[in-house]
Amino acid sequence: MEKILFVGAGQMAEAIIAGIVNKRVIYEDNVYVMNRSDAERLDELESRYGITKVCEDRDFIKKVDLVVLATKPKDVEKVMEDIAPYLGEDTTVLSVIAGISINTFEKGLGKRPIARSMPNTSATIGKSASGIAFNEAVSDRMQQSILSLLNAIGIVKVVEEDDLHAVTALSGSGPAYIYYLVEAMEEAAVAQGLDAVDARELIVQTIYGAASMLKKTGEEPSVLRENVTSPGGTTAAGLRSLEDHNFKTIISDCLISAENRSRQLGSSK
Ligand SMILES: NC(=O)C1=CN([C@@H]2O[C@H](COP(=O)(O)OP(=O)(O)OC[C@H]3O[C@@H](n4cnc5c(N)ncnc54)[C@H](O)[C@@H]3O)[C@@H](O)[C@H]2O)C=CC1
Ligand SMILES: O=C(O)[C@@H]1CCC=N1
Repeated sequence: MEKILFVGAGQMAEAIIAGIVNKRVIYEDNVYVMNRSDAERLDELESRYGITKVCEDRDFIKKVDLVVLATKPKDVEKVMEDIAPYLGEDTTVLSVIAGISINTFEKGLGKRPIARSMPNTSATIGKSASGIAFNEAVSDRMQQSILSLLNAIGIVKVVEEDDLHAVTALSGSGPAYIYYLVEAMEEAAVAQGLDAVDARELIVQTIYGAASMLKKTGEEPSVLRENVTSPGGTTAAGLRSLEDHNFKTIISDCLISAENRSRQLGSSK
């Protein structure tokens, strides 16, 4: 793949650009970005990553191999109108937009190679957990190129398109749940008398250590949990409180709500 153009220059576009440029999967000279109106934001990305902004020159879209759509779902109709006349016949489109189906893109952009993915913001540091589905027009070669882009920003799972709603709920939104957990743990620890800075460091290291244990040992989470839990000890007391508050139901409701919202975003288009 030679040239990539990002349409939409927000959080997610920057996370992916940072990941692929820092890992050198593609030279920054071959990465382009455009957005609706915010020239300052394009300048910022240009100077931060050495990529190139594309302002009014829509004809430039014809010259790229891959267009990455990274706008909000509500802007998708307008974006498709804006870019459709300028896409080359074989230009592949990769969406990172939550909820919007491949079928919607085929309707708005014509039958062409389309990939629909769901990365997360940890792409910034090469630690995204992404899902992706392709339509049948994406060549094996282009699939490999796109998978290597997503592998450069973390891990990627190829899934059935319908499962991308569940992936969005799980790993697309997932970082926010973990950050919320950190906020809750920190507030509670400070209320118990710990210094906020110490508490933050202890929490971050605890989450990092637990995630690394899961990854490095390959052990079941239930086994690792039991290893921490002495009979009649502190962990058992803490876990009992989580169970009393229906922790698993809370998590299940959280994922179902997010999945439903992803489906709604798609069906309102
Ligand atoms: N933020 C996240 O954690 C994740 C977001 N996503 C998806 O990524 C997409 C973007 O999200 P964010 O980066 O957070 O949003 P954002 O609001 O930070 O960025 C959206 C960008 O799109 C631009 N834009 C709007 N209309 C446009 C148009 N017609 N032409 C060109 N550019 C246009 C805006 O100027 C802005 O730069 C969303 O669809 C979201 O579902 C996916 C995975 C994770
Ligand atoms: O909240 C959202 O809609 C997007 C999709 C996944 C993460 N952020």
